Amino acid sequence: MNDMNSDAQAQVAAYLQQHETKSLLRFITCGSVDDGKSTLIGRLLHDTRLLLDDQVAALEADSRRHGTQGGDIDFALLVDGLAAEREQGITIDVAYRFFGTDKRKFIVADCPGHEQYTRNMATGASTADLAVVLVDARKGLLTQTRRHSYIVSLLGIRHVLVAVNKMDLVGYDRAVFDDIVAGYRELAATLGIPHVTCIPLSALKGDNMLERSPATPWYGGETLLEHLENVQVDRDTRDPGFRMPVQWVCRPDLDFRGFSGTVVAGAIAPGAEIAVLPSGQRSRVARIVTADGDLAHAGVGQAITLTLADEIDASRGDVIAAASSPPEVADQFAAHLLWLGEQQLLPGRPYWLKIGARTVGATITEIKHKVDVNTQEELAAKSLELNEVAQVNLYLDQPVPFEAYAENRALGAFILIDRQSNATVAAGTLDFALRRAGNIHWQHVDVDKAARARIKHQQPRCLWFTGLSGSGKSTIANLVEKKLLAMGQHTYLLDGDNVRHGLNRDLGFTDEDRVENIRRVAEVAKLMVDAGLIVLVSFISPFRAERRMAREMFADGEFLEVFVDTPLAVAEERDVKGLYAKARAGEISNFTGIDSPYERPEHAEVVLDTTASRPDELASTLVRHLNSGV
Ligand SMILES: Nc1ncnc2c1ncn2[C@@H]1O[C@H](COP(=O)(O)OS(=O)(=O)O)[C@@H](OP(=O)(O)O)[C@H]1O
Ligand SMILES: Nc1ncnc2c1ncn2[C@@H]1O[C@H](COP(=O)(O)OP(=O)(O)O)[C@@H](O)[C@H]1O
Repeated sequence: MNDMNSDAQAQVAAYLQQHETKSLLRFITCGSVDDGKSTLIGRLLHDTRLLLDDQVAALEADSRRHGTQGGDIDFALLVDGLAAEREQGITIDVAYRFFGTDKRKFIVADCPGHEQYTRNMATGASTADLAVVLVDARKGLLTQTRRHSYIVSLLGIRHVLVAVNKMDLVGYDRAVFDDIVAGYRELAATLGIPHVTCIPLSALKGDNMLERSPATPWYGGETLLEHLENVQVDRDTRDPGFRMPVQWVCRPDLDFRGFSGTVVAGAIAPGAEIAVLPSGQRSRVARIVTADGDLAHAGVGQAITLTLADEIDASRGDVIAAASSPPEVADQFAAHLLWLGEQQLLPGRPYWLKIGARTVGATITEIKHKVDVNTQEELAAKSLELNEVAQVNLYLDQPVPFEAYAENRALGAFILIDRQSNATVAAGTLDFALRRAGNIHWQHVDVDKAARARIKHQQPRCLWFTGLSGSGKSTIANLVEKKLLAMGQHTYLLDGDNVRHGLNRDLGFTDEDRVENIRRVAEVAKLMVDAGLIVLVSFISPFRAERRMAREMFADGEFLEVFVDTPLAVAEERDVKGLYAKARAGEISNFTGIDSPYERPEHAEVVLDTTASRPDELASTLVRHLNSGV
């Protein structure tokens, strides 16, 4: 969620510098496609007269060409920048805009209202102090209003301004406004949003935007701009102490080693005692270096380079923190997730997790429940679909310094990234560490894999057979094991059908169960390889992600993916167990190749074409491959 691109970051920095002395309000706008959000921002920008003259001229020309407001200026065009978006009539990305008045400066993240663009909203919301939630007076509170408000509360925004827009279209009817206010206050109470202000307005006509409107004499509150200028946001009340995630280690020559990053909490001065996490090494700050010379102190939002009194190892992603109050370090968490992937979330599947400047491997170990964003009801779930929100348990492959999101957004927000496509598939917030991690330690054992392998006179391996049902995995694996046994080798064959009778008898054939099936058998295979055996695993293992997970559990060269390549038509023709016929007849569902996918391997070490050679020949090919020491 801290994913502002560097262009945007540079713009923000330049803007902040310009208006350094004024207080800053960061806010987001959320609303449905037609609520008039773009018009509202456009008018704010225009009426605060900070638009450049040539921008106004261009806008007037554009309004005549594309506008929907007759000859008048179409303020939405100011915001809906791109032609493609105009054609769709929706804004599709977060746009950061800057404006100011005599009293305050503002950064507004304009978040699109379309269903599938919740991700952008989460991006904008993660740095905002206040959310402007637009409600169309004619429509009242919509599913979208509830969803956005839920995300607003999830991301820790404590101030909501409910802009009840298009009051002109309901005759400035006070009863309509009061109804919406009552409904929203109820919603805010269930979500725990403490500060709610509701304003009746017409962004198009300008009512209650900058000046009190004569059309709403019954409304005695602030105008939109007054509220934005005056609201006191209660951010930064808790100071957890100094924190700076290391963005990069600056080492121009042997004499200088600096750690660069942006201060996300607290303040720092030369001489201050710091700890580097996760290692926990301590030192003192020697200098605070910037492009404009050394500083005597630095605070939140400043980009600095620290040099330390001692030679200490810190790398990108580490956190430098006040030694007296360092953040916790953990590898298991309770967290909230907003799922943004087109493909569903599957517990047990490995993802990348990016927190601050650090990227580590992560799996969701359990979905505690998902949340119906309309009712806040907690529902049981085995997987998550696009835009669903859930409370989950999370396991990382290495400990990271963190803080609960509620305490410190910078060290408590993360994103999940798909390992194959590198797409962002979730935005999340850390709630707390699960203590288990600290209490379970690796037990040291003296007899190791090498020793066990030595007395068996063999190199332990995992031969991972993958392919459709009926492709020939079991037949070939069985022959290979016999050949190895005859050569005096110590083996074990783990076959899907057999393991599913015991260890995995609780699992079926849904995607999530198959992920868990493969995770468990990969763990068992790993133990057996550790015991010094040559393990043959014969499972359909239809997904690339889990085969890759299995591969990554083994040392280099230990894992061999063996693709038993048989076209679906051939496997179906064989139909050894009569299962294809049943699947075609609709008696079995989720059958691989029929109504459940099989993702062909792309980098298998060995490919066995069962339409070209007999089982025995294929088994010999594989044994030869093994013995060739590849
Ligand atoms: N719906 C469905 N889809 C696929 N396979 C099914 C299904 N239902 C039962 N079977 C039988 O289960 C065997 C596959 O189990 P696996 O553990 O290898 O499957 S998976 O790796 O979890 O996908 C598979 O065995 P093989 O034919 O040896 O592959 C089938 O006999
Ligand atoms: N070249 C071949 N390699 C492997 N199996 C073959 C081949 N040609 C025919 N078959 C037949 O295909 C069937 C494969 O079944 P099986 O080994 O149980 O597959 P899987 O374990 O992949 O489900 C067996 O009946 C086997 O005799």
